[in-house]
Amino acid sequence: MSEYIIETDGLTRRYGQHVSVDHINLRVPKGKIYGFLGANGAGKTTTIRMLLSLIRGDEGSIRIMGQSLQRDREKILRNVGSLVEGPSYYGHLSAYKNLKIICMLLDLPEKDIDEFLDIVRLSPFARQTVKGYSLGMKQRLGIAQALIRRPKLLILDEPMNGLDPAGIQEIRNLMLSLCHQQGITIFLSSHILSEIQTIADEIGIIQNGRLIFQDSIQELEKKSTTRLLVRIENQQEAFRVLSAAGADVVLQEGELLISLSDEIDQARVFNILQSFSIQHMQELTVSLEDIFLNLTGMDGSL
Ligand SMILES: Nc1ncnc2c1ncn2[C@@H]1O[C@H](COP(=O)(O)OP(=O)(O)OP(=O)(O)O)[C@@H](O)[C@H]1O
Repeated sequence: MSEYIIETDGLTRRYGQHVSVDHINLRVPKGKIYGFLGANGAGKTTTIRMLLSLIRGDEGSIRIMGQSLQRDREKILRNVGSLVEGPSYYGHLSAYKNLKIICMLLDLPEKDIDEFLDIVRLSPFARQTVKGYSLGMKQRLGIAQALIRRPKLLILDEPMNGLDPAGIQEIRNLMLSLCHQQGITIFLSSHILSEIQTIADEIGIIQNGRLIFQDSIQELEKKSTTRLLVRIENQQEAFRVLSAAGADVVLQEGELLISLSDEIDQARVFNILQSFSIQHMQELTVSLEDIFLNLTGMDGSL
């Protein structure tokens, strides 16, 4: 059995001449939170719509839970909960009644409703009409609607969009408990790295339809390097000595910028430069946001 709950191979979708999703090979590990990051228009929703079989791909294949989506669509989707482009609900009905309708439609037991209202922390408001809910509460109702069929996989398109910091934190906590306590794999998209950075185990970054990064958050963090900015007399000679010692160093605007590594750490730099007169030294840590800048050529908010 594959360790991946979602696997796509060469998945592609075009709109006219425009390639919205360009041969992407998603690998979403079971039991993890996968953050699918990309700027507006990068191809996140198109990908998600294909994963949910709402639209067809032009090329490539999708396997979910080890089965071909093309072949076993209904069987697979019974085990997938989703929230795409905002929740849909009857505003004049309560959260309880909204969930009751879904139970009736899907032939699910009504007795489970309270449990799910509790999971998404809507129990105190369960009998109030949804139109009076905050955006975060509506979003949590949408998640309860997705959960009520007890899915193994939850696919959420920008579930934190438009929420205030408290609402974002609520959704984050909910994602963590669903994944860790209920063992549900979560695939969620976002255009803001910081929204999902603290909860995602695995990150995929899509840009112009292409998957430009896919690995664990630790691997992404490994790309972050600490650099030393050094102002020094006789920079040309210092540059030469450092380079000869194997340091990754650049000379810019009269200062040396040295990328630290296991071999060339701060102590080693001091050692190499001991015969030089150092005027100023500053440690610069490259944040995850900076890594995004490097990967995508954009700022941290994709
Ligand atoms: N139905 C459609 N017809 C034509 N072009 C489309 C259609 N749906 C998406 N596109 C195009 O495909 C590209 C990817 O769009 P998509 O909605 O997947 O991006 P996204 O990453 O989800 O962005 P957003 O966060 O803005 O929804 C965009 O250039 C978009 O204009």
